[in-house]
Amino acid sequence: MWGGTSRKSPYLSTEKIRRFTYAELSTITNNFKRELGEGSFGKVYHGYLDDDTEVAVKILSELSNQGYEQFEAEVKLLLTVHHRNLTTLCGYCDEGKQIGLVYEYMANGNLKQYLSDKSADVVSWEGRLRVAVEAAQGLEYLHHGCKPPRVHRDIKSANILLSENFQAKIADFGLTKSFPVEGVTHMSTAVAGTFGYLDPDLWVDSMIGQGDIKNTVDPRLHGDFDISSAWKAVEIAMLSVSQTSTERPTMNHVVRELSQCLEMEIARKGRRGAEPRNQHEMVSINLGTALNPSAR
Ligand SMILES: Nc1ncnc2c1ncn2[C@@H]1O[C@H](COP(=O)(O)OP(=O)(O)OP(=O)(O)O)[C@@H](O)[C@H]1O
Repeated sequence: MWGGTSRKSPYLSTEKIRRFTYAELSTITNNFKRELGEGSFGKVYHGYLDDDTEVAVKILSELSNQGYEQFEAEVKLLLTVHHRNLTTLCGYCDEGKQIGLVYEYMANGNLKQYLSDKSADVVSWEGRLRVAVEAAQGLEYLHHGCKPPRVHRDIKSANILLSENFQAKIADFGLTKSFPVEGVTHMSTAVAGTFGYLDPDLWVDSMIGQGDIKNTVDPRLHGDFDISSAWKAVEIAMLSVSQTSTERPTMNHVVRELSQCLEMEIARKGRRGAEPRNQHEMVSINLGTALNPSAR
């Protein structure tokens, strides 16, 4: 139960976030009919609130080892930080052993699923850069726009959710920690994250060492991307995974660089002339906000 033994949740005072009974969660999800997926905390179900808002309902499994602590950390964080590129919490359930979280529904699931789904449309280079810029903006807000600053500690493609119009939002804040205002480079924190998760920089390093950008980028794009934009994106990605924290760029810098990659790709398409645009390319992004993290 949230925050210890008291029945009165500390989150009840928050007006924006609704408290649901387990029976209400059952109604919202039509008796837990449609499963969206399952994570280490338990299952996630599709549902509708009274006003027809589409939601995803995460139910904490009694078998979950991580349990209440991370659920609680997630609720605490989402009560205090708000940004268009962070997942939105609509409510929670705290009824004895029945613990649940209600989120805004993200129709295109997580980025990992989407990119590996052979039946999904191939996301263009521009679409991928938009997702990268938006995810980076979410992190930029956590690092530079919040007081105290926060580090997520479990960033991976499975924790980036995509809305119906492919807006990217960072999810899973159970491991998020505050760090001193001096900056992320001075922070020391216990190792966290997903066990067994390996960034793809192992093989990328050898490809770019050979000057081979075309074979580094997803072959499904058939070379349809601006080469300089791809080089720049790979360079910033490789810098971001430097072993030494002082060599890693700040998120302000990452957002700036990725926004430039996006501009380069848009300019290439402009030069190429008007061609049919797919839905991923139609998603609008406000580049003006990229340098100026702000709450939604
Ligand atoms: N708001 C949401 N809208 C739509 N689908 C969601 C939403 N939140 C989670 N999901 C889906 O539910 C599944 C489980 O999500 P969950 O966050 O519990 O676990 P995970 O992040 O995949 O794994 P872990 O918790 O182990 O890191 C994922 O496939 C995810 O795409």
